[in-house]
Formats: sequence, structure tokens, C-alpha cells
Amino acid sequence: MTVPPSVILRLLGAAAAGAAAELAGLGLIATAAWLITRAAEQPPLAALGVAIAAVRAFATSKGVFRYAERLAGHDVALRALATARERLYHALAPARPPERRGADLLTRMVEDTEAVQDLLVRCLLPAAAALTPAVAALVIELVLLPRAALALLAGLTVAGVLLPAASYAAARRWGAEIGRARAALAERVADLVHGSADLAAFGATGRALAAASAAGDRVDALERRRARALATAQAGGVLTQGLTACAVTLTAQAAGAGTVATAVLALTALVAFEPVLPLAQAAERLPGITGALRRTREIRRLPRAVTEPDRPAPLPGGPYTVEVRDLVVRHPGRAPAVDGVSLTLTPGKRVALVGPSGAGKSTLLAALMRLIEPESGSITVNGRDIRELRAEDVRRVMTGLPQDPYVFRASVRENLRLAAPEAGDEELERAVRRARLDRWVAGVGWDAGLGEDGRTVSGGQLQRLALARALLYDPPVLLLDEPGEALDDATAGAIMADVLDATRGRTVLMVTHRLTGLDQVDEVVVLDRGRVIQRGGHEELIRTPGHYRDLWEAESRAWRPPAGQPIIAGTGSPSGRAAAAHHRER
Ligand SMILES: Nc1ncnc2c1ncn2[C@@H]1O[C@H](COP(=O)(O)OP(=O)(O)OP(=O)(O)O)[C@@H](O)[C@H]1O
Repeated sequence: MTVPPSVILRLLGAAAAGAAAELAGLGLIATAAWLITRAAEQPPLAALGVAIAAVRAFATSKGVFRYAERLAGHDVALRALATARERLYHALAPARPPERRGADLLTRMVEDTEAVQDLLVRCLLPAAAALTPAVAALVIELVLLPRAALALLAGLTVAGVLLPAASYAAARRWGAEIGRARAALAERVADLVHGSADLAAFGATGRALAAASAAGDRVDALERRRARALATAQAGGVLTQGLTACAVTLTAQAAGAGTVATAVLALTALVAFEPVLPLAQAAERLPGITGALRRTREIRRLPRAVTEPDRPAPLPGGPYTVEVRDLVVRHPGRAPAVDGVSLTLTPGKRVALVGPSGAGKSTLLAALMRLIEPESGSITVNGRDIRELRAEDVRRVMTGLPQDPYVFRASVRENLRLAAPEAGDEELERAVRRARLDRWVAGVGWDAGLGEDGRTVSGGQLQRLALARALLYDPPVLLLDEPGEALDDATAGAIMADVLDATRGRTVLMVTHRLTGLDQVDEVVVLDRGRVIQRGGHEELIRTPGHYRDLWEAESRAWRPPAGQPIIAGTGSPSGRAAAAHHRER
């Protein structure tokens, strides 16, 4: 990581101001000690004039320098923090392999980046500030009485080097254990929060609470041990300070130094420890800080899911034809998820992608959205390979409904405007009408707040909201991943009917488990284990023995009208049933 020169300059400025404040403190005590002891000898006032002025100057400048140090130090730390956060956002924004986007990322985003600030304000600057007065005090003692300087050097080495090293070692040891214990506690708490309904349903809340509280107790016990180690180091520092001051006083008296010199030597020694004592605490923080910095570095270095071209080609103009040729896509360490697939999407063509779970449908869509790098084969847009285009440009042409749509913690309006920030009310209303969400929106209101993970909306509403978003974005090539995913038959059927209705005349590639309504699409591609095993029109495929016909027959058999509900006209065929299901939902 390269540190910009402006940051280095600011850091040096803060360190210089800190050192100047400590020096002024040292000067203040040394001159005050001289002044008090000399005044006791009742000399003429003129003999004390310079010292009085010096005390005033040191006292005032100490405050000014301290203020300057805090201002400059926090300024540089907050700037560094902002830069670190920005870098992390930039590192996170491009698509990453999904398994690297765990929940601990949130902790890293919030807590670990703060380590940058701690490193500067709590470790580096105090260490830099402590060094100058220690050296100055040693020089003063050396000039006045070399033997006293020796005692001071020994004391400062203990308080400034040995004790911080000991508290660093203790923090490393306990820190690693505390980290593991905290992770265990976080897991327990996450289970309590996210699994509260399941725990209550199976009478397991008490057990889960007991496990969480045991994990909490373990963290507390380890924290206490670490705190004890730090307190011992800090007490050791203060003891060393007192012993050194005594040693310096005794040495001065033994050497026959006068009262004034003894007072100056003892107080100078005492004050030289002031900036050195906090180093034990700074060292105790260091392992946590370096660990946090290492973790954020790991995040920044995560490989990107796709490589951006060095010199991206300009996006060709529409209308767009997308050609997929012999595409092979593999998740790391696995057999190919997409294995030699070819298909063509000409303008206005609607293609349905069908196949059992794990067939590679979502992976194909991810490759089209440039979220995953193909191993071989090609995807072209109007003849231009998408690897030559910016991923952002590719998604300007083809994108849509992802497999697990996300509802942001924002209003209904803002959730939709994600896809079209400039969209006016009329456009929003048109999109929700087309996604058949208008009644729901009219009920809850445009400003209704939606919650984390979309828990405030039902599965069907979530899918429709995501569909409205995709329609609002209006990409030239619309990719829809399971619009009816994880919904009951009736809702999924209704959503499919609406999707087919809303996408008439558009270029669409749609992944679906439901075959009802696919008589309306231009081509059905059946995937199994990454390969195309069947393709053609719906009518043709249900006449041909094979996977599609089996699926169709299973879907037809599975549907039964709810008890007590008459079979209404037109519901005998699967498409008629979808219409009936749709009717029921609305
Ligand atoms: N992130 C991943 N890492 C490793 N393997 C993956 C990953 N995502 C998918 N796979 C594997 O790739 C294969 C294809 O998965 P994909 O999600 O594309 O199938 P799918 O047809 O969309 O399935 P479904 O209908 O259940 O969504 C599966 O074997 C799956 O286990």
C-alpha cells in the first residue's frame, strides 16, 4: 500500500506537534523545579525573571502544541480512515466469488477499518511523541549528572521497551483466544436472532440462551485475563517511574549535587516517564490493530470474479443479438456447471431455460451478466465478445431478475428507484402495474419502509417487486432467474403468467421450473448437468419423449384444485390453470 506524500507530511506535522508538547511539558517541570527551589533561597527577583517567563512560555506553548497535535493527528487519522473505507468499498463493489462474501464482511467493513485510526492515533503518534522528551531528559541528566542519566536510561528502557513488549506478547496470546471466543459468541447470537422462530417452535430457546451465555462467560473470562495483564504492565510502569525518580534523587545526593540540581534532576526524570507510560497500552492494542489491518488487506486482495479488459471496447449500438457459443463455465474445483452450451437471442426473441436443480441455469445467467468468468467458449453482443467490454456495459445490455432478489432497507419507492434513479411517479406506477404489484403498493403506500432481507414482504411480493425493478431498468436483453422461485404453485403460476404478459415483444432469457405458459415463448432450452439435452418449441417438446415431456406430465399431474373449489371453465389445461391461479391470487 503506498502512502500519499500529503498523508506523510500531515503525520510528521502531528508527530512534531506531539513531541513539541511533550518537550514543553518537560521544560515546564524542569524550569518550575528550578524556580521553586531557587526561590526558596530568596535571591533577588531579577535572578528569577527569565525562569518565570520561561515557565509561562512553556505552560502556554504546551497547550497550543497539544491542541495542534490532536487536531493534526485526528485529521490525518480520519482522512486515512475515509481512504481505507473507500478502498474497501471499491474492492467489494465488483462481483466476487460468492463464497467470499460471508457475514463477517460486515464486521470488517465497520470495525476493522477503524484499526487504521487506532494505529495512527493510539500507537504511532504516542510512540513518536514519547521518544523526543525521553531523549531530551536523558541529555539534561547527562549534562547535569551522567550517573543519574544512567538510572533514567534503565528506568525508561523498562517502562518504554520491556513492559510494552510484555503487554504486546500477552495481548497476542489472549487476543487470539478472545478472537475465537468472540466468533463463537457471535455465531450463538446470530442463531438466537435469526433462528428465534425455529428455536421457539421446538422449545430450544432455553438451550440456545444457555449456550450463548456460556460463550459470553468465556469471552468475559478471557477479557479479564487480558485486562489483568495490561493492568500489571501499567502498574509496573508507574512503579518503575517512582523507583527511577528515587534512584536519581539518591544518586544526585550521593554525588553532592545541590538542592536546585537535585530537584531539577528528579522532576525531569519523573516527567520523562509521562509520555512513555501509555506505551504499554498502545502495545497491547497493536496485535488487534495489525490483525484488523491484515483482514482488510485480505478483502482488498480477493480475486475478482471477472477480469476487466485493460482497454475496454465501446459498447455496440442496439438492437442487440446475443450469441452464446460452446460456453463452458466452471465453479472453482467443480465439474463444469455449464458445459458447451450454445444459444442465440435475437431481438424480440423469448427463450426459456428449463432443467433440474443444479443443471447450470443460474450459472449461465451469471456468465451473461458478467458475474462469473467462462472457462471457454464465448458470449458475444452484436459480434463483440463481452470479455472485451466493461462488465458495467455488459449489464447495461443484459440484466434483470437475479436468483435471490434483495429488498433494501428503504421505502417501496426507493427500492424501485434503485433501477432507475430518475424515474418519475408515472414510470414507477407503470412498472408496478406491469408486475401486478399495484394493489399491494396502493395498500401499503409508496413510502412504506421495507425491511432487512425483505422480511416485511411476502415471497410473491418480493418477486414482483424485483420484477418491477427489472422492468423499470428496462435492459435491451432481459434475464429472469426463476420469477416463481420458492413460491407456492398458485403464486408461482400467477407470476409466470404476468411475466409472460409483461415481456411480450422483448428479448428475454428466462430460467423457470414451471412449464405452464411456455407455449408463448419462442424456444425452450432444456439443460441437464450443464449440457443442452433438448431444445425446441413447447408443443414440439411435449410431443417428443424425453425430459421435457416427463416434466410437463409431472406438472400436469401435480395440480389439483383446492378442496371445495369447482374446476372453472378453462382450467383444464395448464395455461388455463395458471390463469385461474393468477385470478385467485389477485
Ligand atoms: N458458488 C458456487 N460455488 C461452487 N459451485 C457452485 C456455485 N454455484 C453453483 N454451483 C454448482 O454449479 C452447479 C450449477 O448450479 P446452478 O445454480 O447454476 O444450477 P441451477 O440449474 O440454477 O439450479 P437451481 O435450479 O437449483 O437454481 C451445481 O452443481 C452447483 O452446486
